[in-house]
Parts: sequence; C-alpha cells; structure tokens
Amino acid sequence: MNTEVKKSVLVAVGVIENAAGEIFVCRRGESQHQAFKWEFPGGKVESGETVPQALARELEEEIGIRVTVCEPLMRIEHDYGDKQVTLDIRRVTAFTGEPHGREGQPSRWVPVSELHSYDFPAANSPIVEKLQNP
Ligand SMILES: Nc1nc2c([nH]c(=O)n2[C@H]2C[C@H](O)[C@@H](COP(=O)(O)OP(=O)(O)OP(=O)(O)O)O2)c(=O)[nH]1
Ligand SMILES: [Mg+2]
Repeated sequence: MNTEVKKSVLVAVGVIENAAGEIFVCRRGESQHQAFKWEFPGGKVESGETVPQALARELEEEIGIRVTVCEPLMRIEHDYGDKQVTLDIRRVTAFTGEPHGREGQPSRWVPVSELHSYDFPAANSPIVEKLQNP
C-alpha cells in the first residue's frame, strides 16, 4: 500500500496586465517541466520567502520588471503525476520597466480574449477561464 503523501511545490505566478488590458505570457524552455507550454511568468517560492517576495524576485529575474502592486487572484492545486504543484496566482496591476524575456524565452502581450488559443499547462485552465469570465 502506498501511503506516501506527495509534496507539492509552491509556485508564485504573475498575471501581468498593461493599460490596454493585455496579459504578458512567456514560453517555457525545452529543458523545463511542461516544456514549450506558454505560461504566466513566475517560479518556485524559496524557503523563508513570502509569495509576493518570490513573485517580485522571479519577475525581476525572468522578465526584468519591478512589481509595484499585486493582489491575490486564485490558488490552484494540480497533480501532473511527475510533479505536484500549488500555484499562487497574483494579478500584477502596477510595475516599472518593460517586460521582456530576459532568459531568451519567447514572450508577448496577449489580449484576454485570445488567451484560450495558447497552449498553457493543464493547471492553468481555471486561470484563463476566470480572466475571460470575470
Ligand atoms: N511559472 C509558471 N509555472 C507554472 C504555470 N503553470 C504551471 O503548471 N506551472 C508549473 C510548471 C513548473 O512545474 C512550476 C513552475 O516552476 P518554474 O520552472 O517556473 O520554477 P522556477 O522559475 O523557479 O525555475 P527553474 O529554475 O526550476 O527552472 O509550476 C504558470 O503559468 N507559470
Ligand atoms: Mg519560472
């Protein structure tokens, strides 16, 4: 009998909006989990960090912006089989700098109405649903 409790990885995820109401998305690299899927930028919360702290660090590292205002949007638990994740998604409504793929990853601003045509990881479906039907 397998009584092992799987450990979930806590991930801070940013839904970044511009004044035109578009959302910034990036494409994951070939060596990453969920390779080549599109994502909302973010990454793992390290020990001793809060979610907003981790989000600020990841968005600086990955896309070169500084978060000024963020607010909780939703939290999603998902089991990929090979990995279990808890996504803590924050809406980023104010920031400085112009987001760009600092690690060479493809990235772009997408109108909310077009988000459903992007290939996101399975865990992201409720996020896209919520953004399109607020
Ligand atoms: N950033 C991000 N991760 C997501 C999304 N949806 C989703 O299932 N994930 C999963 C994929 C990964 O298993 C995990 C995020 O880890 P990550 O690879 O971004 O972590 P990290 O930035 O710290 O990067 P790394 O150094 O491990 O490559 O969450 C999403 O929209 N954005
Ligand atoms: Mg990341």
